Amino acid sequence: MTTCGDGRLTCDEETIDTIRERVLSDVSARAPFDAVTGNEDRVSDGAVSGDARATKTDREVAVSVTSLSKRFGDGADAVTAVDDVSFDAETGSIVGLLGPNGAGKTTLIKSVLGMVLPDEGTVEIRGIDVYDRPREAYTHVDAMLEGARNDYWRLTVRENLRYFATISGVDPDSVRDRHDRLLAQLGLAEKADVPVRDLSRGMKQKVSLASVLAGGATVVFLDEPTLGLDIESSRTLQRELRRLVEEEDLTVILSSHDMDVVETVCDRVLIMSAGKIIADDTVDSLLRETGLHCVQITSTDLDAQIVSTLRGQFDTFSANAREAGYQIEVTTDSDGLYALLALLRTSDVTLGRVRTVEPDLEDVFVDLTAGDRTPGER
Ligand SMILES: Nc1ncnc2c1ncn2[C@@H]1O[C@H](COP(=O)(O)OP(=O)(O)OP(=O)(O)O)[C@@H](O)[C@H]1O
Repeated sequence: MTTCGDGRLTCDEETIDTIRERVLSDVSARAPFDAVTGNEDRVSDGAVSGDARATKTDREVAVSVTSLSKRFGDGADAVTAVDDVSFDAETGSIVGLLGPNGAGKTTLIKSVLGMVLPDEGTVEIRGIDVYDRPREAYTHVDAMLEGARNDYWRLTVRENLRYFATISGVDPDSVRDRHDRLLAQLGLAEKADVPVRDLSRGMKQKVSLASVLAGGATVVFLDEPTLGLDIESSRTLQRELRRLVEEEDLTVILSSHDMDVVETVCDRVLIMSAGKIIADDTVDSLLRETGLHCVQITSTDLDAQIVSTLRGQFDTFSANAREAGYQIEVTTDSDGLYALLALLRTSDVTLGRVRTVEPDLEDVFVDLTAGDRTPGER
């Protein structure tokens, strides 16, 4: 068995049967895991008790990151991937992490998970410093990185859940109820005894999510959880993730390039740019306070040259050719709106149909991160 890039255990085909035997039949093999974690929060019926479950009214902080910085390399080649980042994630919430390529999201998540050692800063999970007391802090944590998890395709869905419960230090028999509940919540109950290799992509993704939750983690990091899913499967997973957070009082940090996913499921959004957090607010507030206007203008006077000029001036711009002219959509602030109208007027464009459209998270994101360069390019 070896450790793969995301820190998870993986194994070759020959060891599958050994795992199956060990996980499914040898009860004594499970005892050392409990002894290792010494996890007193877990109770025998599979629920998590005591301080591991906070009621919604408590709203305790599940993850607290303070002044975290991580620099790669030295001298002129140095890259500050995470630059003095602080944020809190409350219990029972989904916090979205957005940012352009190279913004520092992965480095931030890996630093919080202890997979990358930061240069400065502290991380606490449920009040426990992860660098001082890692084993205790990470008892509550699990992660799905890069849109997938190393589920074992020759094992059935339920066998995978039992396996991942075991390696996270939980007696799989003690969490059987939780596994039943997860399978039902994710629409996998009928597939419980089917080998994962025989499932569709969407189902496999759900098994990945169920595996992350199989051991009773209450703080979960999901990186691109809907990667590669069709729209329907993605929506189902989003709906079920939301339901799980509410029913199980989970805390989820979700990183994704899919704005619709973040807008739909997240209570709060952190936007990173060049290693820093440049926005930390609810989706509603970000949309309300953006100061952006999104206008759709259709005119037979719009031609390719004007469209090209506009495209060069506005970061959030789209154009669709019509039988005659174009329909353009521009998202901009008040000054940009005046500039747009002035340009159309000087170009002798008669406004045909004008509609205002609510800006969405993608518009806000592009507006806030416009001109962002990776830290290495600064
Ligand atoms: N191990 C490393 N060594 C050197 N530089 C690194 C390393 N890991 C990340 N970086 C650099 O740190 C910066 C942030 O990278 P990171 O992968 O954290 O960004 P990201 O927001 O996750 O990007 P993406 O959306 O493309 O996955 C980038 O400039 C990247 O090249």
